[in-house]
Amino acid sequence: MLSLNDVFLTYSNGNTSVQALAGVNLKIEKGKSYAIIGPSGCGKTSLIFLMAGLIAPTQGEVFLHEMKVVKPHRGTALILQEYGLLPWKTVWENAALGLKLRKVPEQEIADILGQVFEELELTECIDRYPNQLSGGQKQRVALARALSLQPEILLMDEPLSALDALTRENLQEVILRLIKKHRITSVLVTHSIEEAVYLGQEIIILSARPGKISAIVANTEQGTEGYRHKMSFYAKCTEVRGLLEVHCQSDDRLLQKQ
Ligand SMILES: Nc1ncnc2c1ncn2[C@@H]1O[C@H](COP(=O)(O)OP(=O)(O)OP(=O)(O)O)[C@@H](O)[C@H]1O
Repeated sequence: MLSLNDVFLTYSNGNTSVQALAGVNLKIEKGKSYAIIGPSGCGKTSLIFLMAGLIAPTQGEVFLHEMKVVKPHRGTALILQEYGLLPWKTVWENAALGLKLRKVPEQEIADILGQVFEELELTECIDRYPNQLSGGQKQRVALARALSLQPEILLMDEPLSALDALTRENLQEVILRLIKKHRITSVLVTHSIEEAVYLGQEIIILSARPGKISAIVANTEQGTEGYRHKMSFYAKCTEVRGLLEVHCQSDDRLLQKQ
């Protein structure tokens, strides 16, 4: 459904240029969940921004349902690490932003948000401002805003990396439950091997910059009951770690034992 065909990306600023991606070919299939992992600066955010239609490739093409992606698409929602909440708006107003931009009637917004807030256990926070929320709650609001748009594809760029370990695991469960329930295709960028293995049915490993796909690891047990505590989960983490060590030796963050 979403495909990148021989995509190259170079950023040019005056006299300097940085080649971020070189020859990326990728197919994102409907209903599947993907995790992208690779060394710092290898082009992961660039790749997700290309999928979102926020930037254009220097060479090659991005297609969604066989239509060339040249701008953000209604069926795609993006969640970032920094939550993207407006500090002067309440939780409810922040979550409603996307729907208001689409001129959805007030009653419909209330119905949609009511349900999403219940799913995300945010109902008691609706009148608070972002500075009155924990990091985990802020990311739930960002998730509520994205889900309220009923996206086909949820793109996430390190959404949980600012959170403490337990909040992070808790939100991984929330994301897993919601993408399964709503059958959303998802693409997650992460620096955490465990998170990639927990949330990605396929784990895409990028090489050091300029980023190219080094390997795609099938993770067939992803999403099964209690996966985080199974031996097969640890074995898959070890497999991914081994591939990262081969392809991404320059990155200290990934080589630390997590
Ligand atoms: N607007 C820009 N202008 C110039 N160079 C850029 C720009 N945006 C990103 N880059 C460079 O392109 C490369 C890829 O950046 P990108 O943010 O996609 O990598 P990343 O894998 O997401 O990094 P990290 O893991 O550190 O978040 C990096 O070297 C970065 O410095």
